[in-house]
Amino acid sequence: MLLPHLVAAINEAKDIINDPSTKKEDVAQLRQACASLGNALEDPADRLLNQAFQIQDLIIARMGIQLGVFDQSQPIFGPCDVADRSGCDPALASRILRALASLSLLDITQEGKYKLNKSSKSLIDGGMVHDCIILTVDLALKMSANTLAFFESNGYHNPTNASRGAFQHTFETSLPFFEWLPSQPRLQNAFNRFMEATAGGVSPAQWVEWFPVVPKFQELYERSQKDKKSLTFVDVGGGHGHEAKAVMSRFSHLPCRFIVQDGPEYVKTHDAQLESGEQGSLERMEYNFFNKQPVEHAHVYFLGRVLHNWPEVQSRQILQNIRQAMDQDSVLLIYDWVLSDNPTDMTPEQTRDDWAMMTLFSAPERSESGWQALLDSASLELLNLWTSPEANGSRRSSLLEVVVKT
Ligand SMILES: C[S@@+](CC[C@H](N)C(=O)[O-])C[C@H]1O[C@@H](n2cnc3c(N)ncnc32)[C@H](O)[C@@H]1O
Repeated sequence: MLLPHLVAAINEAKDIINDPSTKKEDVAQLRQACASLGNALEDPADRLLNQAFQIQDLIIARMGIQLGVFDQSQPIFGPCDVADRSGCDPALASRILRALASLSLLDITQEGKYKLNKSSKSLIDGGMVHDCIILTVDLALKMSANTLAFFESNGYHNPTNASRGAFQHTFETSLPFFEWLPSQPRLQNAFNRFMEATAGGVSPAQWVEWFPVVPKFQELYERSQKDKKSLTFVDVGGGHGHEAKAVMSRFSHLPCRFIVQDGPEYVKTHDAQLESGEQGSLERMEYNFFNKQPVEHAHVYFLGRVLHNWPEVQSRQILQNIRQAMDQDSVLLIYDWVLSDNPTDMTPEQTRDDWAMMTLFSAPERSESGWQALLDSASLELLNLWTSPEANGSRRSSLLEVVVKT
């Protein structure tokens, strides 16, 4: 294809993606093609240079959030309105609004005032981008800036101690991240909502689309009937239970007991709340997964995006506690990332995930052989590895189907 035609086709693509009849999968494919074209057009060193200059964008957005710019009830507003509401100097408010508009996060009216646009709506309190900006600026950027100093202080050792990593060095604590988080309500809120919004990449329990949940659960259900036990699904470290709820709705034709286990702050927010589906019920249970698993012989134990938050020692302990509660018929489903063992397959997104796990948790993203070794050390066996047919960026989520090693 001649270059002018290619340029015309790319320009036309803008109209196609705004057309409501365009399929989500086609847009995802287009996004991937554009990303790879972008990579071919831009030298990686130039990209790094651009990123270095763009770091301010995040801080500007964070300032906008802090001053409540995106939560305006006034349709049209100016620096004095922001200053009145937030106590910010009007001259500073003026610079922030101008900066947000230059990033297209606000629109400017003909009178030189400001108004929210489609993008600014994602930055409203409770929006996914809003939470991501808070987590990035208040947590990740602080930690990233301190990572070098941490490695200088630890003699450049690969971090494997959940209580002594870049995170602890930055926030001057000896607590692992999840024990520290409840003391930071703003971050805890943003984290919970972000986890909920990003479960499965696009929607909670996206794995039920490509894991044969109905026949598998049917088989387990029939077994439970023979044993005269009710079918039980335990979501260990399940947060607000979005994964369990999504499975519950998919599985509403069979009676099943869904138990969501997590720390007290999760159980408290749902205290005395029993969510009932057509057939199933969802129970909240306060449980620390480093202790003995209280629900024994459940049919399904589920660990969604938990183990990549922990180094080997703690991951093994979590698995062993589940292993001890499992019987020969129990299945453990682990929903997590699985990297390739071949370094040439590693994508920038996977690298960023791995780096984030290292700095925040002193933990790794694991390759298939890494998972095999971890499961083996907890006397568990990988029965099947299911992988999402749809890529989320340049990575695919996986579901490890695990049984007790015989
Ligand atoms: C990354 S989030 C994943 C949440 C959910 N499974 C998902 O996929 O969205 C990790 C979860 O583990 C929980 N967690 C951390 N330490 C825990 C512990 N010691 N016992 C139980 N849950 C814990 C956290 O509170 C959080 O909800």
